[in-house]
Amino acid sequence: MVQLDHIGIATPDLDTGSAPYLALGLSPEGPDEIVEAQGVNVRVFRVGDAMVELLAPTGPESAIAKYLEKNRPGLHHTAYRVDDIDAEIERLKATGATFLSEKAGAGLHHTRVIFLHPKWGAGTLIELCEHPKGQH
Ligand SMILES: CC[C@H](C(=O)O)C(=O)SCCNC(=O)CCNC(=O)[C@H](O)C(C)(C)COP(=O)(O)OP(=O)(O)OC[C@H]1O[C@@H](n2cnc3c(N)ncnc32)[C@H](O)[C@@H]1OP(=O)(O)O
Ligand SMILES: [Co+2]
Repeated sequence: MVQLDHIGIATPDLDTGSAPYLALGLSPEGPDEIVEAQGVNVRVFRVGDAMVELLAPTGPESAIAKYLEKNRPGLHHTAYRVDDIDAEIERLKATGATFLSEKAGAGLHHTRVIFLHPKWGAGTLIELCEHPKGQH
């Protein structure tokens, strides 16, 4: 079953990006985490069973840095939790879905993640993520 896992928000720096969520009464869940594979420094606010995932670039090569060169900060992607990401990739590939990588890679909190092309997502960058068994 697919569930909304998080919404990814691009921000030049985590403190600026955090302001509205703190004002809404949310608080960061755990310490900030750098995910080298994606070149991002991440701060998470849990909202019910989903999360707000703030993403700040760790350097010019980061996908978020490149995004911010062309777009204003704000909503960057939506992510959906799947039970078996490899099976979901094969299922979607059979329907003609276009992925941005061949296989799932390292995401936040020891997840495995993959991204679908924004054109397939009707304009939205969509991420699939699989949490380690028993964690979400
Ligand atoms: C810590 C990991 C964390 C997790 O949840 O575990 C993350 O979520 S990490 C998030 C950051 N990583 C990524 O976004 C990886 C996937 N992204 C990419 O591979 C690129 O950003 C890509 C391919 C989406 C865009 O690459 P690039 O910037 O080099 O290409 P363009 O700027 O030329 O864009 C091509 C085309 O796509 C549209 N686009 C780009 N970014 C987005 C977006 N975030 N949402 C919607 N559409 C997007 C862009 O407008 C271009 O469209 P076109 O019609 O061709 O002008
Ligand atoms: Co994400």
